[in-house]
Amino acid sequence: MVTEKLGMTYRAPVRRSGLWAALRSVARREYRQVDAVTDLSFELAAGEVVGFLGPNGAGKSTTMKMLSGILHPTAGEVRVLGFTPWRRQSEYLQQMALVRGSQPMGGPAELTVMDAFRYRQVLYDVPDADFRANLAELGELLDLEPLLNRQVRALSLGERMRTGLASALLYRPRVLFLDEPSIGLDVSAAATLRRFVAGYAASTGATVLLTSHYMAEVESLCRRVILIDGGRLQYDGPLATLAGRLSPYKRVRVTLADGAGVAWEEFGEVEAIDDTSATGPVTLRVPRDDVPSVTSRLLAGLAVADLAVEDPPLETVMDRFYRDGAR
Ligand SMILES: Nc1ncnc2c1ncn2[C@@H]1O[C@H](COP(=O)(O)OP(=O)(O)OP(=O)(O)O)[C@@H](O)[C@H]1O
Repeated sequence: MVTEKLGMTYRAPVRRSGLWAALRSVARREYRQVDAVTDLSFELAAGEVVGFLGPNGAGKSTTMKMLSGILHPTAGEVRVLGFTPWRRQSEYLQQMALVRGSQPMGGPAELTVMDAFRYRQVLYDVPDADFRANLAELGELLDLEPLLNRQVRALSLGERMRTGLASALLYRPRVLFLDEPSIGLDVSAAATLRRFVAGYAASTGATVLLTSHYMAEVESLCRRVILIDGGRLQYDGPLATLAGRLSPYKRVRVTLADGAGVAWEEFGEVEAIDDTSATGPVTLRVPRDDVPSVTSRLLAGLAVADLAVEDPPLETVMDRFYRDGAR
C-alpha cells in the first residue's frame, strides 16, 4: 500500500444563519475549501498492522475513505494491492474491507444476521464452502452463534460490532481498514475485538490500518504508528519511540538511600512524591536537554539508591499532543 503526496480538499457549502441569508445562499451558493489531507506519503508492507493516529479532524477518516475507494483524492496518488482504490474494481473491493465503529453493520437492518451474511456472500461472490468455513471460524472467535437468527436492527452496539466485523471478514480480505472499531464498546467487548484482530492478522497475513483513540488498543496491536495532524504527516515510525519524539520532557525517578528535606524543585518539576517515605521514590519532570546535567547533580549531591530515566507514558503524551497540537 503506497500513498504519495495524497491530498483531499473538500468544497463545503457555507450556510449562514438567519432567514434572509439562507434564502440568499439558495440563489448564490458560497463555498469554502477544507484541506482535510495534504501531501500525505507513506508505505505499508503486506502483513503490517499499523496504528493511524491523530486528533479529531486530523484527516484520518478522509484518508481511510481514499484508501478504500469511497473518495476520489483531489491530489497525489494511492495504490493498494496494486489497485487504484477509487476505480472501485471488483477485484479490489473483494480483497479489502473498511470497518467503521460508527457504522458497524451495513446492509438492510430488517434482515437477520445470517441473511445479512448470505447477502454479503452473494455480493462478494464467496464460494459456499469458503463461506461455511469462514463463518465457522469467525463464529467461534466472535461468539456469533446466539446472534445468527436475530434481526440486525435489534442488536446492541457491541453485538453489531461483532457481526459487522464478521460480515466484513467473511470474504477474507487481505487489507483491512479499521476506523475506530471499538468506539462505544465495553471493556470486555473491546478486548475480544483486539484479540480477534491480532489473531486475524497473524493467521491470514492481512495488512491492517487502524485508527483508534484508545492508546491501549494501539499499544496492544501495533508496533508502528503513523501520526497526522491538520491533514499532514507528523510521525511515521515505531510506536516505542513516539513518546520520546513528541514529548520535550523525560521522567526522572529517584529513590534515596537516606535523606530528608531535599529541595526537589531545584532539579525539576515534581510529578509524584511518596509522602509516606522520606527516601522516595520521587518522580521529576525534566526537560529532555537538561536530563544529563540534572542526573549528574542528583548523583553528586544526594545519596541515591536508584535512579531511572524514562519517557512519559504514551497516553499522557498523546493527550498533550492532541490538546496542544504539533508545537
Ligand atoms: N464531507 C466533508 N465536507 C467538508 N469538510 C469535511 C467533510 N468531511 C470531513 N471534513 C473536514 O475534513 C477534516 C478532516 O476530517 P476527518 O473526518 O477526516 O478527520 P478525522 O481525523 O477522522 O477526525 P475524527 O477523529 O474526529 O473522526 C475536518 O476538518 C472535517 O471537518
